[in-house]
Amino acid sequence: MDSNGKHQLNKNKTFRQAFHHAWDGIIAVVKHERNMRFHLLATVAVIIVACWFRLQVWEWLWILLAIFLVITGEMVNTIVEALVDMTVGHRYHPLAKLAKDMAAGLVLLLAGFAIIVGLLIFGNHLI
Ligand SMILES: Nc1ncnc2c1ncn2[C@@H]1O[C@H](COP(=O)(O)OP(=O)(O)OP(=O)(O)O)[C@@H](O)[C@H]1O
Repeated sequence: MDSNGKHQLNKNKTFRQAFHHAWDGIIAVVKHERNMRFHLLATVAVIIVACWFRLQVWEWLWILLAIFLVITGEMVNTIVEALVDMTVGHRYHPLAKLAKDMAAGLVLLLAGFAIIVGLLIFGNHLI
């Protein structure tokens, strides 16, 4: 706890406490990141289509891998943005630009991977 006794600054003492903070992190990224809400909406759409096509287990595995990569990539992007903003605030810094652009590039690459997986698997079912 901090000096006000309101905020925790020491290490988690129980698994429950650690889980609670991890869950807070997931809720925060969904609340604050518009892109994450878009990814979640796309995830629901993909899962509905995947159920419709009655995918096989190996196909589900590729789809789930793509979904989790994009979502975790967006989380990493959000973490980088928060750390950069905390460090430089609203000042321009070339390294801040580099870090944020690279983190955004990571999400773009992972989204590209997800699109390729989707085209291969759903395309195969369509033809
Ligand atoms: N402090 C800074 N110094 C230099 N360039 C910055 C700085 N903050 C932002 N930028 C530039 O502005 C761009 C957009 O910044 P922002 O923080 O909105 O990230 P974003 O990737 O657009 O966010 P989101 O993922 O929410 O769309 C960055 O990719 C970077 O090029």
